Amino acid sequence: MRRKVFVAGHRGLVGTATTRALECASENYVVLTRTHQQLDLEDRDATFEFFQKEKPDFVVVCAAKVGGILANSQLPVDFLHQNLRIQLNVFDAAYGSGVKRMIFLGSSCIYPRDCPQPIKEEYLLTGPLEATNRAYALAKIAGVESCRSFNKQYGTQYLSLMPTNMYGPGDNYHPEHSHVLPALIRRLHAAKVAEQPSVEVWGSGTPRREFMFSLDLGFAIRFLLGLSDNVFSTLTAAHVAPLLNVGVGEDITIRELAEMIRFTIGYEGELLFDVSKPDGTPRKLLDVSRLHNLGWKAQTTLNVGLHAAYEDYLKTLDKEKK
Ligand SMILES: NC(=O)C1=CN([C@@H]2O[C@H](COP(=O)(O)OP(=O)(O)OC[C@H]3O[C@@H](n4cnc5c(N)ncnc54)[C@H](OP(=O)(O)O)[C@@H]3O)[C@@H](O)[C@H]2O)C=CC1
Ligand SMILES: C[C@H]1O[C@H](OP(=O)(O)OP(=O)(O)OC[C@H]2O[C@@H](n3cnc4c(=O)[nH]c(N)nc43)[C@H](O)[C@@H]2O)[C@@H](O)[C@@H](O)C1=O
Repeated sequence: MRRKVFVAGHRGLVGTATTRALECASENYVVLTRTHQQLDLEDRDATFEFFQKEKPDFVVVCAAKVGGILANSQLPVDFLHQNLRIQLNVFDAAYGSGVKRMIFLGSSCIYPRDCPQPIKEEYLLTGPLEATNRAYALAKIAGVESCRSFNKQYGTQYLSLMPTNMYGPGDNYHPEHSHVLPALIRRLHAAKVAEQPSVEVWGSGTPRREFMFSLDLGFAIRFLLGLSDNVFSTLTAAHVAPLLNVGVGEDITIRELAEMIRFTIGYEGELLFDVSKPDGTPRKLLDVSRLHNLGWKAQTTLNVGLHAAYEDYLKTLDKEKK
């Protein structure tokens, strides 16, 4: 039987990848989508009406207010309230329309700031949060708690994935509000074209991050949705924390990332580190052994993924010119 899967936020980075992965298995899944304009998930009545009419079997919640370190520090109300509203509406409407299996996107940045490394799922809520994304983290932690509570009270199969920093086709290349990888692709490309002698990189360059290609996350989501009830329910049973880390298992410094991007783009100028900008969490490397034990591993190396991401950026520029 083909399952009807609502991918909320299908035009974003993770939603694009999830939709592509599910569409590669069209014998098993029919993908249901709505743009933000067609369905504002902050609108409770519209969200309920949509779920009652469409009655999806599965839901993947990729719709969220998302941004890099600066956007998170400058717009905490937006990150807290928009995400809480989307989550409350989607969880209630999904449960109300009989959705049994849901994948909610959490994030590695919602673990305590100074966690032991690599970060295991059980470290959630064991220490203070990183100040730059505290509001966003609290909204996401509420989403994780919604999964746990629905599973406990109603026997649903709602699972929170905890992905590491993502990048890939359809990324947000905003000069200030994006994440580091698309921001540096944009800035280094512009510097190459303008033959600038140097480029600014925020912070000290010493924080470590783990980067995963978005299509790998899309395939991880497809893998998880394809698990049997027996296996999936071990991840969402009433007595377990419904969390699963998704990452590549290796991290690099921001300086190393900037050097790799410089090489990918072919920019020969200097990198200047602006320490007046925040570093954020010093390190957030995920322990991905639970996911590996289920039988899934990321496939794309950072080097290969960076070339694909740069190609995507060049296509985005071409589209902007037309
Ligand atoms: N990017 C990353 O590095 C990571 C992301 N995640 C998580 O993955 C999920 C997806 O992130 P990502 O793909 O990067 O985010 P994007 O910003 O790329 O995409 C978010 C999508 O959600 C849509 N959206 C936002 N608000 C609403 C709304 N009220 N109603 C309907 N649609 C809405 C956006 O539409 P529009 O653009 O039209 O507003 C957009 O299509 C998030 O939960 C995020 O926390 C987790 C770890 C890392
Ligand atoms: C995915 C995750 O993303 C955010 O957390 P973050 O990992 O700190 O994300 P970031 O990609 O913005 O920065 C990573 C590092 O890189 C440095 N850095 C250098 N130069 C640029 C730069 O030009 N832009 C940005 N954004 N960062 C830069 C920057 O100073 C920092 O040290 C959270 O909001 C959180 O909510 C979340 O979900």
